[in-house]
Amino acid sequence: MNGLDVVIKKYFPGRGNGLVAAKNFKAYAEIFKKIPEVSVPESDFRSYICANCFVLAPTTGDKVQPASVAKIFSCGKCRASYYCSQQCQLQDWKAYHKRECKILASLAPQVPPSPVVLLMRILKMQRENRDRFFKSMEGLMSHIDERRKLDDFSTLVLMSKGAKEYSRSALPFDAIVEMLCKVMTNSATIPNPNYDTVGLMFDPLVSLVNHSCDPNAVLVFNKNVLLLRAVRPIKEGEEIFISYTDNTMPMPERKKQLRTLYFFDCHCAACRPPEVGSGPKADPRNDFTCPRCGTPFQPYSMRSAPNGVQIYNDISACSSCHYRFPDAPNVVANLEHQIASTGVAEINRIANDSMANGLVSKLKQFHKQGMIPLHRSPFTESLASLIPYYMKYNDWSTALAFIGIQYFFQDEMRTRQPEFMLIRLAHMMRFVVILAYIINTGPSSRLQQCSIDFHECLWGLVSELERSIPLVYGKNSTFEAHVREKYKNMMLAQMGPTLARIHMSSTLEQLGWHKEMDKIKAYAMGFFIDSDVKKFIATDSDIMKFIGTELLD
Ligand SMILES: C[S@@+](CC[C@H](N)C(=O)[O-])C[C@H]1O[C@@H](n2cnc3c(N)ncnc32)[C@H](O)[C@@H]1O
Repeated sequence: MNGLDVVIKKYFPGRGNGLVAAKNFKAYAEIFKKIPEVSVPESDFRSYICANCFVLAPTTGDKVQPASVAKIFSCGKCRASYYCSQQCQLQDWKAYHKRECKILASLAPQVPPSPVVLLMRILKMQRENRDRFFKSMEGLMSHIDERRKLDDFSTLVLMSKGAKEYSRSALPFDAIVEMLCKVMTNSATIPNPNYDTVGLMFDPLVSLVNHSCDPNAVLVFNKNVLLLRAVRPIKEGEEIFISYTDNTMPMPERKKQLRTLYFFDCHCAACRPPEVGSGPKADPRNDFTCPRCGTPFQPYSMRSAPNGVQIYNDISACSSCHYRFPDAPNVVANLEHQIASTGVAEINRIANDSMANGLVSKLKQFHKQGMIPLHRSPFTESLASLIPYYMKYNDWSTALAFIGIQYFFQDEMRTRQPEFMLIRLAHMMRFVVILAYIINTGPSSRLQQCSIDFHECLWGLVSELERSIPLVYGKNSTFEAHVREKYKNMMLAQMGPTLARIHMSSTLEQLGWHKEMDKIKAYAMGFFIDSDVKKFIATDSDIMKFIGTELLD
């Protein structure tokens, strides 16, 4: 399970070392699986996962919990590390906890940030002379020179001081700071099925995988085992890439994140400016659209001013129908400015309905204007904030309208491999919860007019989840078990045995699932554009108008 026989380390000018495939991999094939050298729970999630095997315990986010989730208990001394069994507690005690327990107890109720705990463990391995591990760390990038110039470098110095003190490492301080910089550059977050970051892991082999915004592989976790999986065929000798960011974001946002967190400019095919005349389907993640004819236009053709500053080329009219855009000449800069001022970040701190309503009306206004596609920011981030808000306050009908937009008009369109968009699976689970609550509490009068069979929709979504999860996580993952217990049992209980039996013996086509889901799609569209639900029929051309751009090939 060490992965070394199927990948080869290779140097690539401009991006350093990377991993290439040592054999052909089919789409969806496992490239390798391994337990990372070091992994630690994220401070906020310590009481929700086993610190040794990372099995999930109930989280408080959703109100519906599986019947049999792992029962975890805390270490009696520090009360900061949790375990699912005495065996896990013993293993962790021997491996790390006997040295960390006193430190964690003395800091309680605070817990050091996860990179510090990770570094403490690495320093401990160094004290134990784990030469192989340290050799593999030697050549990794730290970007220490770039980090020194940043305001928050002093925080890294403080964190290194803490780690040195706690681990009693004899390494020179500068070496420890550099090691922390390596941890920051090379560690990966561990998400749970709801896509919360529950842990941080570091593994010198996995660290070698470089980034692409159109990756050929994805990194997933099943408890404490990481799995590198091909998302399309990879030929022997081809470099393996994962995405370090949410690769469904538009290019400037991806670029900004990669520069800030990883200190490089991405030049992958998805980041290169489109060739002149490359046609309207270049990359829907980036495009704005002509409000008159719907032709996408690339806002990111940049040119360098004489002082070296990158500026947008003026885009004043649609290349297809020659409609002059409002606010020309620099329509893109104007739109970016409007996007930045929607106050999307504020929504995370929503205190009342008027803020939520304010954001929704701003989004509707943007949509009416017709230049920003729905699957682009600010729509994506706004819905990500609004949906939990409406769920929290039990406004399930509004939550359904927005999860419908997210599911039908954003997630499906933002990536070439929607089934490998891990956050889409988390969104589907949320969709299931919203449907379950609507079944329990009854639909609003507006929703009643749509005569949707909610049981049907619920059944199909859970079936889709069951089909998608093994594609990504492999068979018998904890994620699959989680869905089976939490969602399937909930669904079966809601349907009762007779209805459940009918559903189990039919395909989704036979049941007419897609037709029912189309009703939710129409409801979501109608809700968003304030159309009369009764009259509203979502034809293909309505949908195209609503989306504002063309689908991916
Ligand atoms: C996790 S490491 C990947 C391994 C790294 N190439 C090495 O030699 O150690 C991340 C760093 O690799 C570099 N990198 C990764 N993907 C890149 C890309 N597509 N283009 C340029 N540099 C990249 C960046 O410097 C980034 O901070």
